[in-house]
Formats: sequence, C-alpha cells, structure tokens
Amino acid sequence: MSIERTLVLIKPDGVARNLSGSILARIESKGYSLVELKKVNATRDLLEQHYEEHLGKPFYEPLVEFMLSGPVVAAIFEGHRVIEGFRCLAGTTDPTTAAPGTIRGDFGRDWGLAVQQNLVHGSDSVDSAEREIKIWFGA
Ligand SMILES: Nc1ncnc2c1ncn2[C@@H]1O[C@@H]2COP(=O)(O)O[C@H]2[C@H]1O
Repeated sequence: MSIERTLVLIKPDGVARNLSGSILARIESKGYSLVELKKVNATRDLLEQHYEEHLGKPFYEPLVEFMLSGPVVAAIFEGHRVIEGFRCLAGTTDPTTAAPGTIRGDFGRDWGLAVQQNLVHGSDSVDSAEREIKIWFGA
C-alpha cells in the first residue's frame, strides 16, 4: 500500500460561503487524514507559481484575481490513493454539471462569471501534489 499526500484548497467562494467545515468533514468522512491546515491570504507570487500551467489561457488572469479576492483554506490530506479519491469527491471542473453527491455538484454552480468558481482544488498527480505542497506549506 502506498500512502499519498495531496494539496486541497478551499477557494475564496467556499470560505466566503462558510462551507469550509462541511467540505473538510466530507474528506475526513471518506477516510482521509488531515495532516496540515491553515487559512491564508494568498499572494500573487504564490498563485502564479501554483497556476503556472494555466499561464496564457483566457481564464488565467480572472482565476488569479478570484483567488486573491479572499482567504483560502489550504490543507494536506493523506491516504492510499487520496489524489484520485479527492478529485472524485470534488467532482468535475464545471460545478453546474458536476454529479450530485460530489462537493462541486452539491454546493456549487456556474454564476456566469469570468472564472468558474468551483469551491475546491485538488492536486492531479503525485508530482503536482509534491510541487503544490511545497508552494503552500514549504519544504
Ligand atoms: N474554461 C474555464 N473558464 C473559466 N474558468 C476555468 C475554466 N477552466 C478552468 N477554470 C478555472 O481554473 C481553475 C484551474 O484549477 P481547478 O481545476 O482547480 O479549477 C479551475 C476553474 O476554477
């Protein structure tokens, strides 16, 4: 059994809507363990590192502005296949069509804004989890 770690972000929409506790509870209820947790006001520099793969995309600047618009909850969760498991729990990117039962499907929708406010972020691979955990929590 290989134990993975993943970076979970509760984005400013989730924090502003007081959904942090409900979202964290779902992840814990699924059986993953909370390793680190903090509430942060992200800086542009941190977000540019985090979203470097999206640089140049039409939603890049609105995305960075949205992530700067309020505090974010950053967490590290641990468990066997947690990377895949959390992304499944989060649901697909577009919250309007994300399946009911998922975090985005139950709590989110498209508000017609420049960026999809979809409540949560989860690392998509072992390599990106390692990279993102360093960005948000240090070595
Ligand atoms: N086509 C899009 N239009 C607007 N925002 C997007 C689009 N695709 C992705 N995003 C946003 O960019 C984010 C990239 O990281 P996430 O997958 O966590 O969540 C994504 C959405 O919040």
